[in-house]
Amino acid sequence: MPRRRVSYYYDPDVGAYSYGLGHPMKPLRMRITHELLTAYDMLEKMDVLRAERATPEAMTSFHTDEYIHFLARVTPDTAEELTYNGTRFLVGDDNPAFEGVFEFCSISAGGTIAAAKRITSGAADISINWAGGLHHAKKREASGFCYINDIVLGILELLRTYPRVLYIDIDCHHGDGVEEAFYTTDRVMTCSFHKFGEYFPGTGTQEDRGKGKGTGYAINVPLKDGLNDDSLRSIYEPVIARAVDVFQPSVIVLQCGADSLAGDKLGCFNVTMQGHAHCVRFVRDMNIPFILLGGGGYTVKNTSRTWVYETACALGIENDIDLNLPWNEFFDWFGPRYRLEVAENNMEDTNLKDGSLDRVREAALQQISELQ
Ligand SMILES: CN1CC(C(=O)N[C@@H](CCCCCC(O)(O)c2ccon2)c2nc(-c3ccccc3F)c[nH]2)C1
Ligand SMILES: [Ca+2]
Ligand SMILES: [Zn+2]
Repeated sequence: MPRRRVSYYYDPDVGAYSYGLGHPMKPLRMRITHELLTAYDMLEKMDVLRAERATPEAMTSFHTDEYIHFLARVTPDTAEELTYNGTRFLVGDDNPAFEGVFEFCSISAGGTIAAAKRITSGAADISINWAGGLHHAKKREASGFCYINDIVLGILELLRTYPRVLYIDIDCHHGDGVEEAFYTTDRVMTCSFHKFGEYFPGTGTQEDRGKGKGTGYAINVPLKDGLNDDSLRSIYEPVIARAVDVFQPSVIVLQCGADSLAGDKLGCFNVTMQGHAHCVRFVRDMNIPFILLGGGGYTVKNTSRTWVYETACALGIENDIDLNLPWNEFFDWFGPRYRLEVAENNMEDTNLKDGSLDRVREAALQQISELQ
């Protein structure tokens, strides 16, 4: 197994931000991941970097000036007034104006922009930013716990050097913000696997394929409850292989949202850590430079376990690490087995009923083939 040059972005402040009581998004998970990577002695195998925080100017290469000007100044006390009673910029309970929200976003976006620059400079084969992957953020407003779309900003950075970027999204939710941003171009192929049907954000049907020059370059793989490892692999591998073969991307961006794992608080799939990580290994083994990003993931202990294991996959050492967790500051989070594993449960895989998985796979493969 060739060893790859891995750059890992982390800001020690990121774990201190909170979306507020009762909110499922926990920035602490990035700190737990970092402590576990430290305990596994993985940091010494990577370039560990702290990115410059993204400036408001950098953010306006995608977002509107008005939205960024708002986000840079909103506080819990001024939110009601500045959002016109929750009707603009931050809508609903999903996207609170929490303390330090703009700093949190500048750390997340700064990491992904730096990760992209690290790849285009040729200094790394793989860049990692577990604080990134906030795929729902829109040009002029927050959505689904995402305020600044670091992924769009990172892909715009990659497009300054590369002709074609493949975006893959294995978060349980549809990567709508990224798909929308690149919907009319053939330079970015977006490919999202997600639960579709009575589930946020509601978009991501297979009928949505792109527009104008972008027609055919938005791939949607809508899935049902209970998706297991075999089902995921049986659709992910052929679709990604065909996408890479036809589109010939210069670089890949992989959003590794961990809410597609079995037992996730907001998710509805039955994928194990091994099944989730196989998606990373499949991209790794293509020997195309890529960026690994975070995303959703609400059962925090399993999110951290999986991102640690996927970091090991990037390093090519996943077969050498001890699955008995090393002592770390958050050790008691991992009881009672204290293992590096996320097991499946007994959910039925409803994707296997009436051949829907086969039809979805065929439609996606046909769509990609038509681009040739
Ligand atoms: C008005 N309707 C209610 C809204 C709605 O159902 N929103 C989804 C949002 C789920 C966001 C998922 C984010 C993500 O995992 O995809 C992600 C986050 C970062 O990168 N990716 C949701 N909010 C919650 C939620 C929000 C606040 C408090 C408790 C909750 F359960 C759960 N699921 C719409
Ligand atoms: Ca997805
Ligand atoms: Zn999600």
